[in-house]
This record gives sequence, C-alpha cells and structure tokens, in this order.
Amino acid sequence: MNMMQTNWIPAIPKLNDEVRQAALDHQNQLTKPQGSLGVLEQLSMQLAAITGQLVPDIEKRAVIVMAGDHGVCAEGVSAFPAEVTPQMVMNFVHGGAAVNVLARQAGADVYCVDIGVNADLEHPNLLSRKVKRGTANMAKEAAMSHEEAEAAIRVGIEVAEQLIGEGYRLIATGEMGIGNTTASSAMLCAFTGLHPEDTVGRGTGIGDELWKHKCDVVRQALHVNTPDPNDALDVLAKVGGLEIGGLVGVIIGAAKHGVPIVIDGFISSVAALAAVRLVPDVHPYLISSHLSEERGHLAVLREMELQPVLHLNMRLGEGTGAVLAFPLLDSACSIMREMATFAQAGVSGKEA
Ligand SMILES: Cc1cc2ncn([C@H]3O[C@H](COP(=O)(O)O)[C@@H](O)[C@H]3O)c2cc1C
Ligand SMILES: O=C(O)c1cccnc1
Repeated sequence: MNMMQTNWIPAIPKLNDEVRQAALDHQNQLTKPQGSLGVLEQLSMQLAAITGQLVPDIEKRAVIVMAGDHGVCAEGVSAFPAEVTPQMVMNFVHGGAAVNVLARQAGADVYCVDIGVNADLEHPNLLSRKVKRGTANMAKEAAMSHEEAEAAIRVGIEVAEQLIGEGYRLIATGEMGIGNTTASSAMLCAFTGLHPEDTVGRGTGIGDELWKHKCDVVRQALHVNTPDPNDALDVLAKVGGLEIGGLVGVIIGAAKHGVPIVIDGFISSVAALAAVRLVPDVHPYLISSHLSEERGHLAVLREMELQPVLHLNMRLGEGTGAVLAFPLLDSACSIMREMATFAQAGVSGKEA
C-alpha cells in the first residue's frame, strides 16, 4: 500500500445536531401533518445542521465547473472528439452552455476552472489553475502521478475557499471533460469491485459496439494500473481525472467551512465518493441533486447511501442537475421561514 501523506487534508467540522433537532421541532409545529413535506423537510433539517442556522442563508450560490482532458480518449471511448472540452470551456465563459442558462434561472454564478484542459485558454471569466494538459492514457499507464492528483485536489480546495471568502454559501459541483465517464467508471470499479459492465454507460451517446469497447478499456486500465481500493488518492491518480480531483477538493473545501454541497450526476458523484473515501466526515455535507441516466450512477449513490432529489432522465453533467435542485433548497428554507405554526394560525392539531 502507498503511504499517503494526508496532513494537507483539513479537518471537517461536525454537523450541529441541536440546530437539526430545532429544525425538526419547528417543522412539527407547522400547519401540516408531520413529515408531509417529505424531502423538503429532510433538506431543511440537513441544511440547518450543516449551516448551524434554523433558516439557512443560501442566497449567494455558485456552480463550479472543473474542466480537464483525458488521455484515454485515444482509445476511442467517447462519441465526441476531445477538442470539445476546450470549445465547451469557452462556451461556459461566454454564458451559452446549458449550465449557464439553468444557473441564471436558479440565481447561481458559474465559475469555470481550467484545471487540466489540453489547450491554452485565456478569458477574464476563466479561472486558470491548470495542473497539466490532460491526463495520460490510463489504458497504458497511470493517468496522473500522486503529486498531480494531490495538486488537483488542492486547486479544488482553494477555489472553494476563495468563493466562500467572497460570500458564497451554497456550492454545486459541475465538470467538463470528454472521456470523463470512462475515468469515472474505472474509479467506481476500483472502489467497489463492480464489473465494468455495471458501471460503464453511454456517456455522450455511444452505440452498443463502442460500449463493449469502453468496458474493455476500463478493464484494461484497471489491469494495467491495479489501483488500491483503500487508497482514494491512488485510485484518483491511476484511473481518474484532473477535473474529478478538482471536485474532490471543492467538496473538502466547502465542508471545511460548513457550506452545503450539491452533487450533480455520475462524474460528480464519483468525485464525491472519492472525497468520502479520503475524508469520511464530508459525507453529511452532500446533497445528491438528481439521478442521471448514466449507468453506474445509482450504484455510486447507493455506495454513499445518498437519495437523489430529482429524476429527470438527464445525462449531461456540467452541474446542470445540481443547479436545478437549488430552487427546491429555497423551497425548504421558505417553508421554515414563512409557514405558520398551528398556534399562530389557530389550526387544530392531530387528534389520534
Ligand atoms: C457538447 C457537449 C457538452 C457537454 N457538457 C457536458 N458533457 C458531458 O460529456 C462528457 C462525458 O462524456 P464522455 O465520457 O462520453 O465523453 C463530459 O464532458 C460531460 O461533462 C458534454 C458533452 C458534449 C459532447
Ligand atoms: O451524469 C452525468 O454527469 C453525465 C452523464 C453522461 C455524460 N456526461 C455526464
């Protein structure tokens, strides 16, 4: 086993159980049968426990889109060419991608981070934090060194801390990287022992033949690299991605400061699993936004015992599903803030 130096990983504060209980007590006084607002009630309690506020302030919110390229694209595992990664990064910074549209609607700011795109990109709206120009081809060698994987996580921690320093109180994870469903599937196999056939999906839309090939590529990457399932940094370095490492860091950085983290689809959820394996205390800060169509997403959520809030048959990534869950978090807070209690409204309580 690799001896991992983890002294750079921050401590994560425990959640506030008193405020969680106070939120439940308040919910139970509101003019509705107890528990009848279902997931909204659970979210209000989780947000209260994370923030320590009965009515959490989650007004200033951001989606962080980590972008990186994948050497494994040389194996022909995606329906789209690798050039789409830098092209989509420019689309994000110009505000034209799906996540930009949905984020505007949800009152969220989009921060795109070049953590590993295989192109020289510059734009005032782009956070340039490149660790390297894409990963190596994991079907032939380790995608990254341990140092590079650690550097990617550190970038994520720093970006989250920078945004929290600017007042952001709710963070969603997003990513862009052609080939990253292949890396995510390999990581999920490494962590869980699942077979590629159970974790590999259609990604950007590959057909049956390519799907079989993608399964074989994942199998080969695991065979060539033998990632240690008990060492999350080893898994990330050998069969992961720079943007996935960045998201691991975002999750750790947000949790460190008591900021709730809304997880997007398959790739983001695999990043969350890596974060949980690295730092188990981040788990209670995670909110799963939606169940992606991508095969393997249910498995990774089950592995973390997370329940997705939305089921919209989406399979895009970028943080699109995560920002769609923001209005529901607002609903959970509004219920806590505005709804009348039985006593206030003069409504009779439960009889039996
Ligand atoms: C135009 C376009 C926009 C996207 N936005 C997110 N993805 C998504 O697709 C990629 C993963 O799929 P695969 O592993 O099959 O390459 C990631 O970049 C993911 O964010 C996109 C993909 C495309 C083509
Ligand atoms: O669920 C996702 O995040 C996803 C699925 C397919 C392609 N890109 C992203």
